[in-house]
Amino acid sequence: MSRFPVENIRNFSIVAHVDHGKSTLADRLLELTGTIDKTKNNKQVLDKLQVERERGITVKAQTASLFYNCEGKQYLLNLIDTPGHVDFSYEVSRSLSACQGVLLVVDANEGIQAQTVANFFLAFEAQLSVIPVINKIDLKNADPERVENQIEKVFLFRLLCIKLSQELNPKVHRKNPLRALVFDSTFDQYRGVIANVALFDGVVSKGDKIVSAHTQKTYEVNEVGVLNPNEQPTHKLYAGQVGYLIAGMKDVTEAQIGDTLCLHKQPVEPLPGFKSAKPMVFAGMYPLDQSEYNNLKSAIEKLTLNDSSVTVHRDSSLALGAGWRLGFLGLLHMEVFNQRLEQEYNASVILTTPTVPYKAVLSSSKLIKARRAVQKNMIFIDQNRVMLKYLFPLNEIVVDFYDSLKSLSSGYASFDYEDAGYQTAELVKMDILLNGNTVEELVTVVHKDKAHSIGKAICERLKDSLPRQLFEIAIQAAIGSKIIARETVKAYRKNVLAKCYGGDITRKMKLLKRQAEGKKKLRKIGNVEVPKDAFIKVLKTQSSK
Ligand SMILES: Nc1nc2c(ncn2[C@@H]2O[C@H](COP(=O)(O)OP(=O)(O)OP(=O)(O)O)[C@@H](O)[C@H]2O)c(=O)[nH]1
Repeated sequence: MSRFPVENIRNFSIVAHVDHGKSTLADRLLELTGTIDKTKNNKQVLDKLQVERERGITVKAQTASLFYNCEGKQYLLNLIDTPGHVDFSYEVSRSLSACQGVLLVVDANEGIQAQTVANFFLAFEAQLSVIPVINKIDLKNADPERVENQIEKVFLFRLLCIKLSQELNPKVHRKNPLRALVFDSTFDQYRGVIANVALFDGVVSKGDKIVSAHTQKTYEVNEVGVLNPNEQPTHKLYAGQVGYLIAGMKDVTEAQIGDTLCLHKQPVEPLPGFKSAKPMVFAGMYPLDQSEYNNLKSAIEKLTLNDSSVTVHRDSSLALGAGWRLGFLGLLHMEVFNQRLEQEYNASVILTTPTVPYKAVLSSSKLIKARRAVQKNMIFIDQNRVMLKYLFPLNEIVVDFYDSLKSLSSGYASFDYEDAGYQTAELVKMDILLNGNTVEELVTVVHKDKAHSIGKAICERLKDSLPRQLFEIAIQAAIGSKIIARETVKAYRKNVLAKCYGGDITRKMKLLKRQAEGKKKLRKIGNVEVPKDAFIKVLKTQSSK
C-alpha cells in the first residue's frame, strides 16, 4: 500500500436518487479498472445482501478499492456505493466522512428528484467536491440537455462555490500518530468485529497495539486490508486510505460506529464521529417463542452493529412477553431490518404496529390543538417540475402517504422528509375494554377524527379472534369514559366431552385435564380469558394494514 502516495488516492462515493443507476455505474468502474472480469453477469456486484438482491435496491453502503493506471501513474480509487432510498440516508452521510468527492448520478429520463437534492446538500455540507454524472442517456425518452439545464439551475450557484480545480486527494499526514475513523462495521462469527476504517493520520500495521477512544480498551491488530471488492489483506494501511481492520473485538458493544482508533501510547484527539440517527418510526419486536429471547437479543445486537441507525430499548408486554422497542428511519427500513433478521440470523419475530413518538401534556381534559399539513414553500425546477414543501404530522405520512402520492401522480412525484420537531395536535388515548376492563396491550394514541373508525376496526378484529366463553363478552373502544365502538361475543360453553361416547372415565379425565392446561396459556382480563394468539392476530393485522 506504500506505493500509493496521498496525491494518487481518490476516495469518493456514488450518490443519487433511488434507482438512478449508482450500483450499475459502480459495476462498470469495477470492470474498467479490472477489479472484476467483464461478464454479462456483473449486475449490482456490490449489492451483496440477500435482501438487496431480492428487492433490487441497495440498503448498505459498500466499499471497494480499485487500482487504476493513468498516464503512467498508478492510482488507488476507493469507491463507496450508497443506497438511494431516503430510509437509508444515514448510510450515505456516514460514507461521505471517508470521502473527498462524490459522483452525483442523475437519470437522463427522470431528471433531478428529491434524493438528488438531499444527497447534493449532504455532500455540499461535508465540503466535498461534487461531479455530476448524467446516465441512462440511451433510453428513448432521455433528455440529457434538459437534465443538464436542471442541474445548472438547481445547483449552479453551489457548484460555483466548489472549485472543481481544487485538489481532490485527501488532506492527511502520514508522519502523525495514527488516527482512524470507524465508519462501518460487520460481525463475523469466527473473527469478531470487522471494522471499516478511513485513515486520517499515520499508519496501521498487522501486530500494532491500538486503543479505542470510545472504550479505552487495547487490542492487537490481527489483520488489515482493502476491499477489492472482497477482503484482501495488505499488512499495512496508510493515511488517506480506506480499508478494513480486525483486532479481536468479540463483543459487539466494543465496536462503535464513529469511534476513533489510535496507537497504544500515542493518544490523539478523537475525530468528531457521527450525529446519531433520529428514528422516525417505532415498533415493538418480540420473539415468536420466549425461549428464543437470548438468540434474538444476540441477533439484534449483531445486526444493529451493521445498521447503526436502529435504536433499541428493552420493553415488555403482558401478551407478548419480553422484547424491545425499536426505532427505524422509515417503514421500508423497518421491513428490511425484519427481513435481514430472518434471512441472515434465522430469527422469527412478531413486529407490532408502527407508532411515532408523541409528547403528551396530561391535563384533566387533555385537549390539544389539531394540525393539518401546512404549505411552507414552492419552487419551480423547470417547466414540468415543482418542488413543494409542507409541514405534516408524522403519523399522517408514515403508513401509506408515499404509496398514495405515487399512485395519484402515476409514479412521477417523489418524496423526501425530515423531522420538523414536535407540534401540538388533537390526539386522544384510546382504550380497548373487555367487559369493562382495559386491555393494556391494545391502548393506542390516535387522532381524534380517526378514533371512531380505528376503534371499530380493532373491536371487529378482536371479536373474530376471541373464543366464545360461558358468558357474553362486551368488546368496547373508549376515549376516557366515552364508549365509541362496541362488539359482542355471544356466550357459549365448550363441551370437551361432547365427542366422548361411552363411559371410559380415564379418557374423560384426560380431556378435562388438557382443557385445564390450555386455560393456563390464557391471560385473564377481568373475568374474560384471552388466548395469546388473539393479541398477536389483532396486533399483526394492524401492522400489516
Ligand atoms: N437503459 C439504462 N438502464 C440503466 C442504466 N444505468 C442503470 N440502469 C438500470 O436502472 C436500474 C436501476 O439501476 P441501479 O444501478 O440498481 O440503481 P441504484 O441507483 O443503484 O439503485 P438503489 O441503490 O436501489 O437506489 C437497473 O435496472 C439498471 O439496469 C443506463 O445507463 N441505461
